[in-house]
Amino acid sequence: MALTGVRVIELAGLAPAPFCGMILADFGARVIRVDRTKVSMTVDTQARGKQSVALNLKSPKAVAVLKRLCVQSDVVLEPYRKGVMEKMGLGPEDLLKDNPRLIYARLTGYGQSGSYAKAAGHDINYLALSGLLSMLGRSSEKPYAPLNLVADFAGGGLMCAFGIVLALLERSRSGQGQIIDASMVEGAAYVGSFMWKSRSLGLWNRPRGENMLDSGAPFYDTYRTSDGKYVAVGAIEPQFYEQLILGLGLDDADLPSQMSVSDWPQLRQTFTQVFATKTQAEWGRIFDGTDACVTPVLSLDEVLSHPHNQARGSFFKDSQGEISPRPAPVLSRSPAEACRTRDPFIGEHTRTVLKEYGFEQAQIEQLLSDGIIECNEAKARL
Ligand SMILES: C[C@H](CCC[C@H](C)C(=O)SCCNC(=O)CCNC(=O)[C@H](O)C(C)(C)COP(=O)(O)OP(=O)(O)OC[C@H]1O[C@@H](n2cnc3c(N)ncnc32)[C@H](O)[C@@H]1OP(=O)(O)O)[C@H]1CC[C@H]2[C@@H]3[C@H](O)C[C@@H]4C[C@H](O)CC[C@]4(C)[C@H]3C[C@H](O)[C@]12C
Repeated sequence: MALTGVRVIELAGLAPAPFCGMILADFGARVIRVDRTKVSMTVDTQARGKQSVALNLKSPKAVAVLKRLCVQSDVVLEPYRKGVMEKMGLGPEDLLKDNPRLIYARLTGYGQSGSYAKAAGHDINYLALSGLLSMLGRSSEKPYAPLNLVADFAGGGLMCAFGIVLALLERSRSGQGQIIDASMVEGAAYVGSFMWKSRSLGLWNRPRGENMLDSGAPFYDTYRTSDGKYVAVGAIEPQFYEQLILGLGLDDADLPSQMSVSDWPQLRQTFTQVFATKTQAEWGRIFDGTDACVTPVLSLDEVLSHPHNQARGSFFKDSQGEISPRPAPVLSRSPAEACRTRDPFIGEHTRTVLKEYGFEQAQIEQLLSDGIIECNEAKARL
């Protein structure tokens, strides 16, 4: 796989960093997650393919252990607010001194500088500061965050993984590591560059929820079907819109013009009434195979059995019977291979990893008895 041989130390975080680590593991990297000790359960639900080492980093001896792991690794990924790693003696200066080839990825909400750098926050806060949240929401409703997708994952974990791969590529020429300052505010905004760069097209010059792509246009929206499900309509171009009208059994001559914005509410009402007359499956039989840009709104469970997704293997069930999207994108010669066995227990691989990284048995036992590390391989055998 593309990242085979790359060794990553992921410090356990909440959601963005675990997603970044999962991406790297899916594409072949060896990802060792450093967990806290005395923690009963992990919140990392994106842990497939990772190993877990449990270290009490409040102890200088554990900091020394982590430093040794980082000397022999390519990437360290830290999910804490600004200054936390430095406080533990694990800042970039500490680690890059011992390993100048190390790629030090810092995934935060607000970045390593600025007045918010040390503030707590979550996806919605970063999305708000990015400017994008102000554009999300239906007309006359308050802005809403689309799950924690945009800042945590698109602008956070994924953007950080992108930065790590860029730094790995650059290191192949320079031989040097570097620091990645991945701010979720900036990552989210960068993902949303189109919103700024398309303003000249007049795409966003109306209030929130009244523009073509923000639920204002009736031909770019969702509609409830007679069985209580929904379909998504994205018939933007006139030639596709024409097929939508045909499929709905309407006559274009009886309708206002597609781009007559003042008539959009009336057009939406007409579409709402017509879509409510048939089930989602019935509309699928009418629109599948056409360019009307109409698709079923599938649930997280329904995606697995949809013929298109099935034909591509876009989703899979792991050994625990859990559905997951397959890694994207698909590389023709070195595709990702998502691990399908269970996630690691906290500390399951502490002993194995420390042995591999050169710690003697006696050292490991001493660290264990001093409470510096936790070894839970036994749990894995239960
Ligand atoms: C995980 C579910 C989904 C969450 C998504 C949510 C919407 C997000 O946006 S996540 C993104 C959060 N932001 C960032 O990641 C940006 C960068 N990080 C930060 O800004 C901060 O880390 C922080 C604000 C996220 C958290 O701040 P905090 O003060 O807690 O920590 P830091 O300042 O960063 O310092 C870290 C400290 O930890 C020490 N440390 C680190 N490693 C070790 C170690 N190995 N050993 C010892 N010590 C270690 C380090 O030294 C620092 O210590 P100091 O502070 O002393 O310096 C979640 C959605 C719902 C959640 C569940 C719900 O809330 C109920 C339960 C609540 C319960 O309290 C926890 C379990 C829950 C089940 C909870 C679980 C999950 O959080 C959820 C499922």
